[in-house]
Order: sequence, then C-alpha cells, then structure tokens
Amino acid sequence: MLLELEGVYQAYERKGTIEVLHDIHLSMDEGEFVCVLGPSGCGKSTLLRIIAGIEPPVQGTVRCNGHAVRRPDRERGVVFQQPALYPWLTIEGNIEFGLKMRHMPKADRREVARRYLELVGLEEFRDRKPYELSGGMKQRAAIARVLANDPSIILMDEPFGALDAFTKEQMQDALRQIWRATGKTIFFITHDVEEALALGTRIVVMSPRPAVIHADLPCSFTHAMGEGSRTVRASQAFIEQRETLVNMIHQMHAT
Ligand SMILES: Nc1ncnc2c1ncn2[C@@H]1O[C@H](COP(=O)(O)OP(=O)(O)OP(=O)(O)O)[C@@H](O)[C@H]1O
Repeated sequence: MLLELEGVYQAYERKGTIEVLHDIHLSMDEGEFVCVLGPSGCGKSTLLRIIAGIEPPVQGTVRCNGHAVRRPDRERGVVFQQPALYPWLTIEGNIEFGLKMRHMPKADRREVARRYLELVGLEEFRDRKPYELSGGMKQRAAIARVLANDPSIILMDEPFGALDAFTKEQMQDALRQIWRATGKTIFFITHDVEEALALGTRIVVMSPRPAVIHADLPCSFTHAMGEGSRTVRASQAFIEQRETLVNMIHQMHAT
C-alpha cells in the first residue's frame, strides 16, 4: 500500500470548534489516479494538506511507503491551483531548482529537466520566464517541476480550476498522458464531476463537513480515452455517470 490514512480527524478552534474531517480512512495503491469530489468547504484541501504533511491532523495517522508522514517532503509532490513558480528563474531553472538544492550535478540536472520539459511539451519554452507563459503552460511547468523530484505520489489541488474550458480539457488530456507515461500515483481534488470522470481510476466523494468518505467508486473512462477524450465524454455511459454523481453531490448539499 502506497498511502494509508487511518481515523484522520481534523478540527480548528475559531470562536468554538470547527470540525472539518470526521473519521477518514483511505488507502491508495501505486499507479492509482484518485479524484476527490465533495461539496464546497467540506475539507478536501485540508485533507490534501494533511497528506502532504503541511499540517498534522488532531487525530489519526497518515503513512506513505510505510512511514508516518510528519512534514512535507519530496516523496509527496504538490501542485496547487496557482502554479508557484519562481518569477526570476527560467522555466528550466524552475524545474532544476529542487535538484540543485539537493546538489545534483549540473549535467544531470539538465538531463532530468529536459526529459520532463519534453514530457509536458515545453521544450521550446525552457528559456522563458513564467510571466511569458499562458496559465496552462505555467501549470505544465509546475507539473514538470514536481515530476523532476521523482515523488511517489503527486497531490493536486484543483490544478486546472483557474483555466478556461478548452485549455482545461487539453490539460486533462495532457495529464492523462503524463500519468500513463510515468506510472505515478495521483491524488487529485476537483469541483468538476466531468474532470473526475475523465481522469480518475477511482472517485472518492466526501460528505459535507465534518467530512467522512461518502462514496468510493471505481472508474474506467480514463482507460478508454486515447490522446483526446471527446468521444468518450459524449458517450451515454459517461453522461449517465456524470448525472449520478452530480445528483449525489446536490443531495448532500440539500441535507
Ligand atoms: N487553518 C484553518 N483555520 C480555521 N478554519 C479552517 C482552516 N483551514 C480550513 N478551515 C475551514 O475548514 C473547512 C474546510 O476547508 P477546505 O478548504 O479544506 O475545504 P474544501 O472542501 O477544499 O473547500 P472548496 O471546495 O471550497 O475549495 C472550511 O470551513 C474552512 O473555513
């Protein structure tokens, strides 16, 4: 088991106690692509921060590769909605940064950076600064930077949430190719039911706060998608599954 969460409980003290996560149990195997859906404010980002080691839970444990998670480390790479690239470095410099901090020799760094620049389709932009790139390209660079650190799992918090619909679909198709090419395990938070169905091998639905896991469903559309995904997205089975999930989330909002 790559990742194991047992009895994770999180609450904050703010004019009384806000219970956010109630009792989360979740395991992930290597190579899985788990998409997490749930009503707004239910604690999805909180869960990601706990898995990343950015904040500790009040109760419960998180284990990654058999070790208790206590702080952020490169075993768990994180991609946020706003790509956190260093504005003064080139795209290649950004991708190499973590490797440089670990004292990897320059020639090796360059080789790793070029490999991932190519994988995310940014070879031609390697000498540009982040402000010269579109939103989608910046997010590709952020993904390449995380991949360069060779994490066991990539944690993504609505990474395409700020992109227009067309770019978003392109990025989903690109991420699927990257996942296939690298075999990485991905934990992906989204508000977008169609996005979850188009990417995940598993869909986890969280309940409203204090959140528990309301549903944990296998999903196979991503396997049926080629370089593009239009045909599968327009299929009857996809649309039916989308409506089932949208209704499930609406019903939780209403109760
Ligand atoms: N450090 C904190 N202190 C106090 N309350 C917090 C803290 N972090 C999160 N919360 C509260 O916990 C709840 C869950 O927040 P979180 O951002 O994890 O939800 P989410 O499901 O990711 O939301 P959204 O879908 O809107 O992005 C919210 O009510 C939020 O206000």
